[in-house]
Amino acid sequence: MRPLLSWAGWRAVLARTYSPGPSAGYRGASGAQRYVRNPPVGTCDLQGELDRFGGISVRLARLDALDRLDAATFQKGLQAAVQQWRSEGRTAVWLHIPILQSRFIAPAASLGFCFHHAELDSSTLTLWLGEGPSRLPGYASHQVGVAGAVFDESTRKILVVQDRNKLKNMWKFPGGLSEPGEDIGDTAVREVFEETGIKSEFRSLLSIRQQHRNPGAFGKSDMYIICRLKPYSFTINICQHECLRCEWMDLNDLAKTENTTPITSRVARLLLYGYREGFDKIDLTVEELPAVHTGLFYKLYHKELPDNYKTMKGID
Ligand SMILES: NC(=O)C1=CN([C@@H]2O[C@H](COP(=O)(O)OP(=O)(O)OC[C@H]3O[C@@H](n4cnc5c(N)ncnc54)[C@H](O)[C@@H]3O)[C@@H](O)[C@H]2O)C=CC1
Ligand SMILES: [Mg+2]
Repeated sequence: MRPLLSWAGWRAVLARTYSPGPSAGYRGASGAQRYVRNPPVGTCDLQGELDRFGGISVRLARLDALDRLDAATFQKGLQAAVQQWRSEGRTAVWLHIPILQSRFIAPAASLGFCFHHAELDSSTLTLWLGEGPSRLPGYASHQVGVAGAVFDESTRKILVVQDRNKLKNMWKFPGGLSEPGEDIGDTAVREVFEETGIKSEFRSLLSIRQQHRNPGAFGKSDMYIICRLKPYSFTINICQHECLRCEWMDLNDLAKTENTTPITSRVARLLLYGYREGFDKIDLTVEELPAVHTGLFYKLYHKELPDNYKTMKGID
């Protein structure tokens, strides 16, 4: 086993590893992402990146010899670094800690750092250095669940399931949690297929429910979105893990039954209205637009907008 480095040794390692070349270091306000200049050895050696809000981001995974640094030595170095950043007028510190280096969490917390969020293999702590209360944005506030109301217009049948593992069995639409980076419509199509074996395609977004302090969302808020889907296969192949029953039900029956959840009942009635009066009355359709950030796109959902209004051609 390699010996732990002393504070002096650790300082030397960092100085060797991160000493900026002639062009490195703080580059002034025009630089997109800037490294903060290493201060003279002996004052502070934790190097971070400056963000556009004046905060410093320190990624411990980028530091060599981290496995040989003990918690007390780290605390001393971090305390000196924070003092330095405060004197330079930095607004905040973001400290990214790999899960295997979690022994550095307690020393950071003792200096006032708090958890911002954790992912699978790392946690991020923050310390506000600016004036007044922290203006740092919080982490994700909602989980997103998506259900598919798979409606066959030719037979007026709608696909419904009853969950296994529920105290009370009620009819509902198949659905589940959205995965990171997944489009809403893709979640609905995927979940419907996984739970019922039915293949379908996205048509529109029908409703959004927001519920706070949801027990199934680890105390966070829950956003539950219901999409209208069009089926293109009809043979049910139920997921035994999650579903107890699944069937094609007449839409009128679902709209009238008491054996369903309030949200399912309301959306069944909405669908019935759309089926009779035209889906344009209830649909929020989707369009992909370019984001301001180069190369990125997003999905925008809204009621149908005539082309001349989209282009404003011939509109006063
Ligand atoms: N009003 C309604 O009709 C209902 C709406 N929802 C909404 O649907 C979304 C979630 O859909 P789900 O079908 O629940 O998600 P999902 O389809 O992604 O399935 C979740 C899976 O995780 C499993 N699971 C959940 N908690 C677990 C735990 N603690 N330990 C082990 N396994 C666990 C479940 O058994 C299930 O297999 C949420 O947005 C929720 O609010 C859910 C039920 C009814
Ligand atoms: Mg589900």
